[in-house]
Amino acid sequence: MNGRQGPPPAPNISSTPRTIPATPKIALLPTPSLSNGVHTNGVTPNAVRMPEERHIWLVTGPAGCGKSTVAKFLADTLHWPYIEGDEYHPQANVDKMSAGIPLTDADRWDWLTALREASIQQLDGGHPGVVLTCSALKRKYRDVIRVAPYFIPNLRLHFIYLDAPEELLLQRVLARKNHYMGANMVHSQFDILERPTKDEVDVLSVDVSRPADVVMAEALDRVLRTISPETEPDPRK
Ligand SMILES: Nc1ncnc2c1ncn2[C@@H]1O[C@H](COP(=O)(O)OP(=O)(O)O)[C@@H](O)[C@H]1O
Ligand SMILES: O=C(O)[C@H](O)[C@@H](O)[C@H](O)[C@H](O)COP(=O)(O)O
Repeated sequence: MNGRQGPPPAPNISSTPRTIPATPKIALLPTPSLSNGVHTNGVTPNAVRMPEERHIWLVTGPAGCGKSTVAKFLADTLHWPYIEGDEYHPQANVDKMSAGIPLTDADRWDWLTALREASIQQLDGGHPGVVLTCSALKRKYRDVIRVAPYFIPNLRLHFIYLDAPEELLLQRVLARKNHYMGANMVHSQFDILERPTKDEVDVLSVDVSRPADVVMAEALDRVLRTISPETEPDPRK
C-alpha cells in the first residue's frame, strides 16, 4: 500500500476468456412440495426466490507479499469494493508496529472482527462481492473471518494466500517506503505464520515470487474460475 515505488505494470489479461459477473441476480429455485407433502389441486406455491451467491475474497500473506497490489487490481477489475486491512488498525496498533513491536493475538481480535463487519456492510449495501486485504497469519485469524457467512445468506468466503519465501518479502519491504511496517517486522510475521493447510479448502495459493503482472493475471483467472458457475445461464429458467 503506502510507499510503493509506483504501481507494478498492469497484467496482460486480454486472453482472459471469462465474463466478469456484474450485479447480483435472483435465482429461481425449483418449486418445492409443501413440507407436509400436500399438493393443492395442482396449484403449487410460487417459486422460492433466493439471492444469488455473494463473495468475500480475502487476500492474505505476510507483509510485502503483494496483498494491496493484488487486491486493488481484483477490485478494480471486478468493480467490487476494496477494503484495505491496514486502514482498520486502531492507532495503538499502528504505533506499536511503527515502533517495530509485533502485535499480539489480543491486539488483533478487534481488528479482525472490524474487517469482517466492514465486508458484510459492503455486501449488505448491495455489492455482489468485496475484496479485502488482511495478513491473517494464523488459522484462528482466518477463522474469525470464516464466521461471516453466519450473517449473510449465500455468502461464499475465499482466501488467496500469496506465497513467497521470507528473504524475498524482506527485499520487497526494504524497498517499500513510508509504510509503518518496517522490514524488521517481516521476520516476526514468518515466526508466527501458519500457512493455510490442505483442509482449508476455501484457500487458493498463488506463488508470488513471479512478476506482479503474472501474479495479478493468475489471481484474476482463479477468481473468475471459482465464481463463474453462477454467471452461466441457469438451465432451469
Ligand atoms: N509480484 C511482485 N513482484 C515484485 N514486486 C511486487 C510484487 N507484488 C508487489 N510488489 C511490490 O512489493 C511491495 C509490497 O507490495 P504490497 O502490495 O504493498 O504488499 P502487502 O500489501 O502484502 O504488504 C510494493 O512495493 C509492491 O509494488
Ligand atoms: O502491508 C503490510 O506490511 C502488511 O499488510 C501489514 O501492514 C500487516 O501485516 C498488518 O496490517 C499488521 O498486522 P499483522 O501483524 O497481523 O500482519
